[in-house]
Amino acid sequence: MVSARTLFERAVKTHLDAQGLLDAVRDRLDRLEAESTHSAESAQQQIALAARLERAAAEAAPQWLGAPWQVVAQERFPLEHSARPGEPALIRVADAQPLPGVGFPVIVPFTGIGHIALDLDARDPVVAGLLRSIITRLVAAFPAGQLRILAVDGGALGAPLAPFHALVPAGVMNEPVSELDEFRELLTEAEEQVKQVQAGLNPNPDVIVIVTAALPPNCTRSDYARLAALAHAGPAARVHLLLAGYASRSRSTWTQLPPLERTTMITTDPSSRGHFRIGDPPEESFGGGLNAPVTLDPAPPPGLIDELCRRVAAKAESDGKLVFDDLVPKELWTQSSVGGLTTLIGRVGRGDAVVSLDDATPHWLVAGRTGAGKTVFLLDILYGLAARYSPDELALYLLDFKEGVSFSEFIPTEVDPTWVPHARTVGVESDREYGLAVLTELVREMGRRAAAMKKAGVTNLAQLRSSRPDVALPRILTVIDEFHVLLKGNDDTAKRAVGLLEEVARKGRSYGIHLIMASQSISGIEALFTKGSSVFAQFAMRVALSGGGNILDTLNDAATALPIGQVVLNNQAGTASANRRARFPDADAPSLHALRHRMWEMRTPGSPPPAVFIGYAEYSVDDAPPPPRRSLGRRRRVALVGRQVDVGLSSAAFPLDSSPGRHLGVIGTSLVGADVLSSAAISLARQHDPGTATFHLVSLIGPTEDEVEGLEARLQRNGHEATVLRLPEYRNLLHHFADHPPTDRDFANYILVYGADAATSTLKQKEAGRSRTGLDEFRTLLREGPAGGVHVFGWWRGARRLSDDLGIQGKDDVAGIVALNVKGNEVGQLIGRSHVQWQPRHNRALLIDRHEDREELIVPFVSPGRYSEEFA
Ligand SMILES: Nc1ncnc2c1ncn2[C@@H]1O[C@H](COP(=O)(O)OP(=O)(O)OP(=O)(O)O)[C@@H](O)[C@H]1O
Repeated sequence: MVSARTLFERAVKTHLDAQGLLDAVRDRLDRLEAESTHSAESAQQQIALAARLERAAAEAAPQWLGAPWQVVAQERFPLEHSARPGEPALIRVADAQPLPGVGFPVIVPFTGIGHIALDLDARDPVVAGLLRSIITRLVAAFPAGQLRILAVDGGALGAPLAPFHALVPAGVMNEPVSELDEFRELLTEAEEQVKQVQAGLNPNPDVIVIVTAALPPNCTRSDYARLAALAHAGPAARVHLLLAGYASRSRSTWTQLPPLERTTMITTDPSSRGHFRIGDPPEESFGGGLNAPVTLDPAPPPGLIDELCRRVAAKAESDGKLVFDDLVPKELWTQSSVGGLTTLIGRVGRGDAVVSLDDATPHWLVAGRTGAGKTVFLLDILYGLAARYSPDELALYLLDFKEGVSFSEFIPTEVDPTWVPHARTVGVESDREYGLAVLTELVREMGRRAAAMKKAGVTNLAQLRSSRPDVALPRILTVIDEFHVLLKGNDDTAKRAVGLLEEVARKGRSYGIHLIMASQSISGIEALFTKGSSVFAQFAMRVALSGGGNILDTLNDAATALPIGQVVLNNQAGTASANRRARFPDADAPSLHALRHRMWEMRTPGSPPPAVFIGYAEYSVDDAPPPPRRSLGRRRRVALVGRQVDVGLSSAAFPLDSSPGRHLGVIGTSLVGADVLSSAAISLARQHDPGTATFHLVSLIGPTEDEVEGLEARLQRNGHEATVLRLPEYRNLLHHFADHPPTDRDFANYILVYGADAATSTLKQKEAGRSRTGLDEFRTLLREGPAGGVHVFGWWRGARRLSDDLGIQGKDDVAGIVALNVKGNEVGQLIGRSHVQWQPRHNRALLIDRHEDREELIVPFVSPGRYSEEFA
């Protein structure tokens, strides 16, 4: 390949040749005039000189770069052939015709070397023609996708650049901007490339050419200074200027424009109308430019521009197309996460867009308006990481607060039982409390890792990993999508969330725990900023999709109008100079499916699927995981009533022991109350050998009769004693226990009362021959029963009804409460507390254990189809 230096020298020599030949032509002309003869010999010499100049120009500016348009039209030169990014190129700009019949092309150094500027703007049709000519030559000469034209038309009303419109959708050229602030944005974009290259961050950038048909009116001294700075530093970063209208405006308060370095100036020739003068090329002086007036190169024929633009646009689009598989390494799970996590997200220019979660950028903020491609971006990142790191190196906690399917690609479903083996916990349409649970779990894990480091006498994760090669210590990446839901409002949940986030964000990096928080909502980002500005500051890495500019600096508007599939990556908390504009591919379903299956096949046999929390899912006691160990004890049985909203969704349990009041009251009109009682019974039955418990199933209301009878049959099938009782038998049962208080704790009596409030008026009545009412006996049983193995599970359809049944003296005698559709203040009155955080919601309940001073949000167990029945 010809070196840049050689080419440049050759170009300069061509110029010098031209100058020399011009002088020779002049000499010859003088002599011919003196001799007053026009010999055939002199005509031939002139033709020979012109031919030599043509040849020299054709070598220095070959094919598209330098051939006259009629030759281009005939020859059909190949595209993308004559220029390479980073290599110097000369380009034809004019024809000099010092004598009639003696002309030569004027070529000047441009890309790879310097710039071109004209004093007239493109309102002059001759200048417009030259701009079109130069743009056409560039677009045809450079490989597709490696040249970008930043077009400005601050006064020529769009016409000069209009023929190139087909290049806009392909990303080769922007829609020409006309306003001053838009022009400044383009300058910023070019300046960013210069900074990136200078910082060594982009060794192989695209060629950028800023083309102005006219500068916007009211450009200030500082705008011109920016152009001058680009003229100085641009070429080394492949940034070039093609400026029409670079002349001082007479009415301006300042007249002297800053000189543009490395620029060939083309100015109007005051002495010859319609002609121009070509100044000295960069870094060479011929003593005031080319010593001949020139005619500017005309625009190519319109058909040629159209066809070229169509072909180039199609090529740029197909070459630039990224697919998901481009992000996936050939071999999976080969990387170590000791130093951090790194993956490929797409392309910056033609280079790879590589992103990391490491000490420098441990946490990320991602923002973009809805539909901007945030879900796809997160899938690209997560699958890209999962493909590089094994589950021993990377664990994923995924949390999504919105209605949608963002993370369903990670969990087993009915149609596809595979999962991504890195996923430990996945929350879909999560509750805010589930968010707190995940953050709490992260804080606990940090505590465990801190303790392990202390024990091993090491100070960082890498050392801990090498001191304990037997233990997997993966980096944990937690992704919280639509995090603003977690922070909304000013309640306890929001406050706790900010506190936990602060802790994880501050300390996570030391323990290999990373956060990616994503939001589409400006108010969410603002909430984070105002409620936890110190949290915000921990997120050095900002990823802005279209409309997500609010996570960048206020003056950084790079994300205002990004197309789908592009992001601004900024690893310096949004400072404009750190913007990297990257393209990322769509995460198409077949590719995700194929990769998930590959990874699933590679998982350690027997490794568990992720703990999945699906906000809208119904859970049944039949699939209940074991209760948390803390609730079990020697001789303590537990009634399971639902799932806790925690990581792993453990069973929500109410432990039974001999203390007075170990009973459970379910309150609310919802029929879920019946299901909670049945679930308690079924779970207790599992903990008893046949013959060690009796289930008294008191059925007092119509709608749940069938369910109670079904439960009776089921318990009996499992070998337990179970009987359905109606009101009179229930009253007799109370008499029985009043007369024969049970004393054998090893034999349990469970009394389940469906619609307990329906018995109140009957139980209140005095009966002949009995000194106490049924209600009195009931109250005594609540107090004394647990010591003899009797526990009551009642479903009251209102909080007041339960408190009436308990009476003032016995108000504490039901220690467990499951609140369904009752208001928080009613629950508060029942348990004697002014402040209970409870808003009734679908598919949720509040479990209170007054003895253990515990309140937890649960998903109550229901019988299948319960909710569709309720809404029918
Ligand atoms: N890089 C890309 N290339 C092509 N299409 C894309 C790309 N990224 C996203 N899309 C398409 O854009 C649409 C919106 O993407 P996505 O669902 O990721 O948006 P979102 O920001 O998560 O939206 P929402 O918040 O409303 O769910 C989808 O149809 C997706 O296929």
